Amino acid sequence: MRRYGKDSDEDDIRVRPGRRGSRPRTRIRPKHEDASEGFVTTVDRGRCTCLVDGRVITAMKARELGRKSVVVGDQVALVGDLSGDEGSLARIVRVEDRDSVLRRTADDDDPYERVVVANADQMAIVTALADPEPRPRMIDRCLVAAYDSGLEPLLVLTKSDLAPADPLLDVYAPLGVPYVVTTRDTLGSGGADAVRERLKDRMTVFVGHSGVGKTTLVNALVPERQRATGHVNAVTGRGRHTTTSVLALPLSDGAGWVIDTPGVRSFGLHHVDPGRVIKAFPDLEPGTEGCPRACSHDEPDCALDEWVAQGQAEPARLESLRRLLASRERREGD
Ligand SMILES: Nc1nc2c(ncn2[C@@H]2O[C@H](COP(=O)(O)OP(=O)(O)OP(=O)(O)O)[C@@H](O)[C@H]2O)c(=O)[nH]1
Ligand SMILES: [Zn+2]
Repeated sequence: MRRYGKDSDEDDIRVRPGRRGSRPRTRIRPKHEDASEGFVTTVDRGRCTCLVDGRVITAMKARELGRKSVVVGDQVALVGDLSGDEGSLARIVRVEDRDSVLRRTADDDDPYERVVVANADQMAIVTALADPEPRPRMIDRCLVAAYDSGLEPLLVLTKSDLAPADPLLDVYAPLGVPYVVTTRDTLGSGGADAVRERLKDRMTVFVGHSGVGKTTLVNALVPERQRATGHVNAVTGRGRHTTTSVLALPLSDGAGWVIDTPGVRSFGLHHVDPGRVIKAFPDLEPGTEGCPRACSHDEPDCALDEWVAQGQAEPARLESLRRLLASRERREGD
């Protein structure tokens, strides 16, 4: 047994060559049975903030993880200094299997799609009813990303003091997306409860473009967060300098997580398979059996037209499905 430096966790075992000459080395993965479980709340320039037994600690990826990414929402195993003391640094030696991943579009000069959040189970799509005007196409793209990732969508319609919610709700009624309607002036006095109720025991990613009132809403849901500006926050370990990265915030009653995604403006959808999106349409899915192979579900031979003509599903459902699938095409302004 040979060790490669004190930072290495990989014991490299050389297996005695067999009759046919050298056999490949067997890498024994360390078990790290003494590792502690943690939950990643932020990642900032390679430093991860993790919650371990209620302590906020800073950690970095162990070399053995190679290129595997560690993202907000990950459940990880940690070793090393887990004291959380000033200047202490632990090592993440394992990333547990993820229940879900949400990807965003890469920056223009970056050919890869990046995982933004792991293990979320709900996506709150925050849209103002006015100022700025709702952007249904943006909502559609968020819905596609949610369905593709297996997250349940929730529409959060803000600024209801400025415009009624009905016209927008009518558009989304065929999809059966749950929704809550909010207004700033009541958020502090019970108005946030309807939202909180939806977040209970869930890990919810909040998405929404600039100006829709997402910050106002998240601050009402997680009042501790406001203290994060100015000095390092005791709950999140985050200081003012990192206000543009994804951040998991615990709801004050300990039941659920809010994941804020500042700066995440759009999602990478070109990898999205219609076959996965249609899983969110159990009334339409069986109708695709008669479809040609790799059907886009928006072509002349698509069997869904016949399925709907037979009365097996509502025409509005098929229309909504097709609108969502079409929103995958990137357009200016997305
Ligand atoms: N009329 C009205 N204004 C609101 C409401 N909610 C938020 N606002 C205002 O809308 C503006 C934008 O709110 P923010 O919470 O900063 O919005 P945001 O989505 O976080 O936007 P960025 O900070 O730009 O990402 C602020 O001036 C808020 O006071 C509301 O319910 N009604
Ligand atoms: Zn089809």
